[in-house]
Amino acid sequence: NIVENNYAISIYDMGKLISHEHYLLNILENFTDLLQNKVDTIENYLEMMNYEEDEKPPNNAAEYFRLIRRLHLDYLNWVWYLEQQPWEVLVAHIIAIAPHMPSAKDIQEATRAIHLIQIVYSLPTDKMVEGILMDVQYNASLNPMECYTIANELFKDREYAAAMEWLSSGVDMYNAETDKEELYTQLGVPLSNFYELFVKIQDAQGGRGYAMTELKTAMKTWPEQVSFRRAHSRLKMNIRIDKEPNTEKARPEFVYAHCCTHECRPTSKLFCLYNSTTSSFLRLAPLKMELLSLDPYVVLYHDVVSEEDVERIKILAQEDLTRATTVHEDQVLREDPYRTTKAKWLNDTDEVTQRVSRLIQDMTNFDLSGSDMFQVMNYGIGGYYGNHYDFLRNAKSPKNFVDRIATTMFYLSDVPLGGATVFPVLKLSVFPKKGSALMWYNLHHSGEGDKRTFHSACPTIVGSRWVMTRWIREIQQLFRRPCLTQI
Ligand SMILES: O=C(O)CCC(=O)C(=O)O
Ligand SMILES: [Fe+2]
Repeated sequence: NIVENNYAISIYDMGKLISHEHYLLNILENFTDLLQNKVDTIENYLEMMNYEEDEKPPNNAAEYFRLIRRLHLDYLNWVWYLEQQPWEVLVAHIIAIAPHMPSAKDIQEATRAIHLIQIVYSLPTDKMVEGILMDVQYNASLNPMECYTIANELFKDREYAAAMEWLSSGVDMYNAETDKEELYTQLGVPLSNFYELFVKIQDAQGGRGYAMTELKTAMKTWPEQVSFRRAHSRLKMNIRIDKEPNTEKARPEFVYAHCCTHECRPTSKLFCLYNSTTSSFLRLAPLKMELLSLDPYVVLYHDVVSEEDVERIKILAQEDLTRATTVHEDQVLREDPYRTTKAKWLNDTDEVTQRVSRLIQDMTNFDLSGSDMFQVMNYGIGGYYGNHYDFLRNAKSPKNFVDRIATTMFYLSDVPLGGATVFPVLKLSVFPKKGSALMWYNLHHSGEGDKRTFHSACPTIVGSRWVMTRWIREIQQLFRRPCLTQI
């Protein structure tokens, strides 16, 4: 019974894996203890026997008696002892947690995340291998097995050039650590795997001459390896029929890198002020607000949610986060490779969400009745949300007033590296700051979606990114939206 845990798309959920790993290591430690006990017992026996090759044969009655006794009884007991495997129960423990382990899909998504981070933030492979992310050294260097897995997944995604870089970094390290070869082989990554993958990548890219040379060397080194012989036949056939290499990318490239690395502001003429006017309450407690764009209207509110409320919201959401979906062309909600985050909907029944709702009304003067619930999100490894609009393209007639007139988005965590919210058309980006909130209008006055509000979340490199959004519906706001210059 395989459970789809979708670990790779939520840093919070991945916390559970840390305890699974401790559990597994504990089992392995118990195993070494049990094994050590056996070794000690056997060594004791050998010592007691004081066994030496050149020992004199027995020559008296007592010694012959002992020999008879030992070989009548001890040898059977040793058979029994060697057959006993007290670690079988440990194996059962490991199998019992198997459904909670990450799946092949997690590997795929985690690898795609690493690759996306590389592209968006221009991180060279050799630096990432050393654990250097955006010029900062992290405790994150990667070993040859990890490089191999990344290369293999990128190969499947037809990202051949990137796959080759990871593969060669992996081989170089493997060759430098010959003492680990047995361990890596035991863990399923013998050196021959690297050669096999090299051949596959070169073949797919059309570098068949290289592939053949390398394959011939590999066949000499591992003459008994059947997979090489199979690869050899396949390669010879591809050369003979001159098969076209397939270099088409499995996934389109990602676009908007610049504003993910630099804070982009559309104009320096805008300003910060205290908002004390949208509601009468604000006369007593004005909100710190930064105007980011007038048209479309985008504002950033600083320090509007307290530390305690932020933590409380996360606690309300964190235990049943599920994979976020998006509305597709056919109006069906589906899993989306361009949205790697988990989410939980929260309604207004809790004191803290009620408080935030009042805050939104103060910030926007909008009426929240009939608006969507809060959506709390926790992003995953390199978690991101590709370019999208928040208005609903299926609200075909702008006259039905059901569309999302505005979005309010609260940052529930700081993100030490990466994770900006970007509006590529406006050339605007906002870096998360715990307790601040971003608000923008999605619609023109006509009710038509404003395409300039195209936006996305850049991949997170360091930290666990939490945000909460609330979309406000249009219909309740007929008499509330401030009148701007044109309709
Ligand atoms: O996480 C972000 O910065 C953007 C989230 C977003 O655009 C959305 O949930 O609609
Ligand atoms: Fe959005």
